[in-house]
Amino acid sequence: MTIQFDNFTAQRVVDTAPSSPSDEAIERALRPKLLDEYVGQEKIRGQLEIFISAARKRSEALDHTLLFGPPGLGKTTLANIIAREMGVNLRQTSGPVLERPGDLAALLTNLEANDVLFIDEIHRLSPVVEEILYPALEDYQIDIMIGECAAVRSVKLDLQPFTLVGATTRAGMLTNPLRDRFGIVARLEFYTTEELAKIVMRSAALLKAPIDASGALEIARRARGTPRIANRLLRRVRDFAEVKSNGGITKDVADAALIMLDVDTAGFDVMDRKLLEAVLYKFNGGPVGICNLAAAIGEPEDTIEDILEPYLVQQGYLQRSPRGRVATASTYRHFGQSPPATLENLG
Ligand SMILES: Nc1ncnc2c1ncn2[C@@H]1O[C@H](COP(=O)(O)OP(=O)(O)OP(=O)(O)O)[C@@H](O)[C@H]1O
Ligand SMILES: [Mg+2]
Repeated sequence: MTIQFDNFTAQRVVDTAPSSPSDEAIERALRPKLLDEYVGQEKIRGQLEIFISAARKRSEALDHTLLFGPPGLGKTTLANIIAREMGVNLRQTSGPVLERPGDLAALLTNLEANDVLFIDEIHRLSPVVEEILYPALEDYQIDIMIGECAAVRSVKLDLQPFTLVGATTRAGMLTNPLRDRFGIVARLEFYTTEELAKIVMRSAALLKAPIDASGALEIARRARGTPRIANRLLRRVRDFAEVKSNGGITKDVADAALIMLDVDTAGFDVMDRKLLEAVLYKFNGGPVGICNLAAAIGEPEDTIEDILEPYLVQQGYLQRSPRGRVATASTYRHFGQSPPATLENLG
């Protein structure tokens, strides 16, 4: 996502999406490759460890796995880890790329036994492509049409057993028949500050950036619970440290860099503050419907729902109610206001 300023375009430093090709290259380099290196998400990791070792013992494909959660929490990373731990190939594609049933059929028929097919943004599969997927997932078979006009007939093709790993930021947008076909459904959670600090320390070592524990903690605290942001902040702070101090990242250096980057003490940037301030000041604390909120801050509704809101809601700075978005007591306090008496009692 880019933010439009008056006369230049800047990347949002706490953006959850990877931005430039160089960003992506660094992401790949920092990506953990084995389950043991994957920090946090204890529950998912524990489950996968068992399921993967059981599947390997039986020389079977792992059950189809759905990974869902906000951007940057490690879905693609986990898909890669699954393939590696299973000792199989990973074929990667995404919902919007698979336009025609033939695109998916070609991928499926080329899979080797127990391979992983990773479909990112699986909620954006077109219905005709999804139809092909059902029998493939259930019976490792696909029905394809061959011939023309009156001579057209359907032929069943057998596939090798495989694992579909689907990733989505929106589990709610999956159709029921598709969701029901996943044996393992894993919801990724935002990371704790301690987990993010571990990730920052690991990434700093890979980048050969000198850092101390307090510096890592300061970056972690302001990374919106998201490894991708933690890694990006680390790189920006490292630049700052190299230019403004002796290169070492301490708490003070991290703090000064993050202030310069306009990331506040809660990890909120201009966009987060714009949203919260709109709820507070333009809509009097809410409730305000998503549609009005989107118009007020000039961002699409899905950006608000997928990228901005989840962390704010999880941190208790925004509530979703049937009548719309509502500010909480924490929101008022964050902006130096005293909360209205009705909210005060709720904390
Ligand atoms: N558990 C983790 N431990 C260490 N690093 C992680 C972890 N999860 C993610 N990362 C880091 O965060 C970066 C982003 O992760 P990833 O690309 O897997 O996110 P994603 O959930 O696929 O995001 P998107 O929804 O945008 O596709 C990776 O490059 C990786 O370095
Ligand atoms: Mg991804």
